[in-house]
Formats: sequence, C-alpha cells, structure tokens
Amino acid sequence: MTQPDYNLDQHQIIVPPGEIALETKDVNVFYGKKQATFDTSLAFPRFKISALIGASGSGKSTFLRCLNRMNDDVATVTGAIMYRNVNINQKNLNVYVLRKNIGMVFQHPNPFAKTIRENIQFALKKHGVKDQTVLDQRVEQSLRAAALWDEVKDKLDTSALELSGGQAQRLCIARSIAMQPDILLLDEPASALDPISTAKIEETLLELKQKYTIIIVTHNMQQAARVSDYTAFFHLGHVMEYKKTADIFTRPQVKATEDYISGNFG
Ligand SMILES: Nc1ncnc2c1ncn2[C@@H]1O[C@H](COP(=O)(O)OP(=O)(O)OP(=O)(O)O)[C@@H](O)[C@H]1O
Repeated sequence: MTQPDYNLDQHQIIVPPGEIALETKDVNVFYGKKQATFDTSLAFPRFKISALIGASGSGKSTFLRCLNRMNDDVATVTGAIMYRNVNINQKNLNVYVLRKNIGMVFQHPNPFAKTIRENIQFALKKHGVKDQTVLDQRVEQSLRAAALWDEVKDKLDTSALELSGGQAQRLCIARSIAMQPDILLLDEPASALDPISTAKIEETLLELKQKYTIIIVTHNMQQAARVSDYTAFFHLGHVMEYKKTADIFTRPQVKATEDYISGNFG
C-alpha cells in the first residue's frame, strides 16, 4: 500500500498534566549517517501507560531504547533525556544504575537458563542484596505483581525454560520489577504471544501502572487503545501526534495519524 507524503512539520504534541517521570528534548538517533528519529520531544507522565505506535521502521524501538541507553553501542544519540533532573543522555553516566531505575522487557521472552527463583534473584544479588529473607520476599512480591505467583509458587526451583511463552514473558516482567524500578520500558512484549497470554500481560500492565510509569512499544493499535493513557504516533522517525489515547483514536488531528489508525497504511 503506497502512503502519501505527509508534511512532517505538521504535528501535534501535548505535554500531559501532572508529574512527568521522563522527558526527552530534541532526541535524534543516527545509525552511522542514517538518521532514524528526528527531534523527538515527549514527556511521559508518572504512573501512566504511554504507548508508542507506528508502522514498521518508524523508529519506535529505536526511540524506546534511548530511554535506558540501550543504543550506546549501535547508534549516536543527541539531545537530552531528563530523568530526576539529570540528563541521562550524557557521557560518564552509570548506565548500570540507570537500568536499575529504568528497566526493560523485550519482544521475545528471554529468561536465563536458570531456575525461576534464580531468574528473579540474579540481578538483586549482583546489586549486593545478600539477605535471604529479602531475596525470598522479592521473589514472591515480583511474581505476584507480574500475576505469575499462583502458577509457579510450587515450582520455583525448576528451570525457567520450562515455562510457556506467556509465563516466560511475565517472568521477565517480574525480573524487572524485582529491581524496584521507577519506569518500565516494554518493546512489543506481547507480539510473540497467543491472545490469552496477551490478555494476561495487558491485565498485568494495568495493575502495574499503580506503582510504575510504563512506556510500551506496540504494533497493535487495539492493544494501545486498551491499555494506554497516552499515545505517540511515530511516522518515518517523526512523532506526528501525542496526546491522550482516547483523543488520538477518536479525534486524530493530523492526517498521517488518521490514515494510520484507520488502516490506510502500515
Ligand atoms: N541496529 C541498527 N542499525 C542500523 N539501522 C537500524 C538499526 N536498528 C534500526 N535501524 C533502522 O532504523 C529505523 C527505525 O527502526 P526501528 O526498529 O526503531 O523501527 P520500529 O518502528 O521499532 O519498527 P518495528 O515495529 O518493525 O520494530 C529503520 O529504518 C531501521 O532499519
């Protein structure tokens, strides 16, 4: 399906009311000479779910990965990313500590080849948590938060590789939560899952937003509409529209957004 040329300068981006957990200012990403995102300035509200949508190759994942410095080895990122009054897009930042505060869950569940318990405790131990009571508490708390506890509580010492895809993805969410992050980044967390597992992940996200700020990349517009409070529509590396999800889906103001959500391209 060919897509029309849109005026990329005609965009509509709001700043959500209330506390902002993370804010980007004119973020540009370059893979060598190729520019993948352009002057992205978005403010993500605390304890809300923000969805990044757009066609394949529009720059959603590239942008998301900037938010906890996952592009460091592959791309050049310019602009500012403000988190707790610090520009986290600066040299000399301790990326290890940053990722404790801003966790990430990937498209394909990637549990370690260890037991379920060890999957949760691994990073905690690396960060110096030694107290066994604390470690056990974190295992239960995070598995409960990720809606997995009831399914695995009797087999915590079996291999995580025996879990179903949906359970493994919830384990990956639990593993991120165990570090007690502030912000969770999710890159198409349900795209490899069946509809029932997808529904479980969505329910989990809605629970999690009471305690975490969530930013999720999704191909699935229905999913964005179901779970998110705010939505940003990416097109050719530009954010064309960012506002309340209900508004973007019912009253898109930018032609590119309207065409995308009505299925005219992508
Ligand atoms: N490691 C990389 N090296 C070079 N170019 C890349 C790399 N990763 C992504 N790109 C390019 O950057 C652009 C944006 O890609 P990105 O993966 O961010 O898009 P996306 O919207 O997340 O797409 P999808 O929904 O298919 O994952 C594309 O043109 C892609 O080919």
